[in-house]
Amino acid sequence: MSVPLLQMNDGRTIPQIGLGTFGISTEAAPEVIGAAIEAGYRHLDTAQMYGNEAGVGAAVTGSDVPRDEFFVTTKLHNPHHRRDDALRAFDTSLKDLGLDYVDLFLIHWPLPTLYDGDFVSTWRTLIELADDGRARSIGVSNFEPDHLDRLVAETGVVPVVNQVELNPWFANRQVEQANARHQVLTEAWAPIARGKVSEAAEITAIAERIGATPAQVVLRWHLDQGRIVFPKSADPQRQQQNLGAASITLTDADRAALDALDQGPAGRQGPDPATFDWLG
Ligand SMILES: NC(=O)C1=CN([C@@H]2O[C@H](COP(=O)(O)OP(=O)(O)OC[C@H]3O[C@@H](n4cnc5c(N)ncnc54)[C@H](OP(=O)(O)O)[C@@H]3O)[C@@H](O)[C@H]2O)C=CC1
Ligand SMILES: O=C(O)C(=O)[C@@H](O)[C@H](O)C(=O)CO
Repeated sequence: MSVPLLQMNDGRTIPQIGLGTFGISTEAAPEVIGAAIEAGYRHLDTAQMYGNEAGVGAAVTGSDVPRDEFFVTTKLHNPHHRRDDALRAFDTSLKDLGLDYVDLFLIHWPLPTLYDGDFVSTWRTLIELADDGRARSIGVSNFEPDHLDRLVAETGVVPVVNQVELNPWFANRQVEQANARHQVLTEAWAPIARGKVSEAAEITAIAERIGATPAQVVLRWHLDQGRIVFPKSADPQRQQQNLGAASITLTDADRAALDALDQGPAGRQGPDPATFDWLG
């Protein structure tokens, strides 16, 4: 199965479909992620917060696929925004992953109500990690337009991606527009709304008409709009189906039907980045 590569604003490329790993334990990871690698996944999304970097890394280093064919993302956990903490946490990530670099390192949450709202200093630490090459690319997650504007204005270094909640019920349009304005790629987390896609009549009708699964329909809707997706599945059959979204086709009317499901902020399933202050 061939997965498209997208070009990031630092010149590197990223596979447009990956595997989300939130909720996959370190113990389960080698088998679950091993099946995904077998199916063709090369892009893996983890985080310090998920407590599974050792398992994700073991799946990578234990496979027959060369390291440079993988694209591994991890994210800075919320208690570690201060420079020394962030550097230490990054070292621990590499050690746990068993890798000497990650392809992408993200600030997981901006935490505008903590650390005096100073996520710009945290970004400067990520810039150091990019400069020393151990984070090949750097980006952010859950950044609102004003957060992104501040980073760019105060450092001149533009994140390659902004990973945000985005699915048909929460289209997050203002954030996606801000990303586009800064040439930041949008990564959609909870891209299939944590399985809710299978229950929506508007989506199942399209899926039945074209002989696809509801998740494939929604993933194709994302891909058509240039987003990066990493649906999480621990099930080998669903992993394969999700990857198969790359080879189905939607009509303009199908995409419009999905666009019409947007409920604005009421459709959000996760926390609001403007107030999220969980340190873990
Ligand atoms: N930056 C951030 O703040 C956040 C990042 N993330 C990242 O995004 C990834 C994806 O988001 P996530 O919250 O996991 O939600 P998803 O939208 O990926 O949904 C995952 C759920 O859908 C089920 N599922 C998977 N495939 C199918 C299918 N084809 N049909 C029906 N159900 C399916 C899974 O069950 P099963 O495993 O049984 O298949 C699981 O319960 C995370 O794993 C994580 O890597 C997530 C949240 C926040
Ligand atoms: O999964 C993630 O990456 C998250 O950041 C979320 O789990 C988030 O921390 C959350 O939903 C907390 O309730």
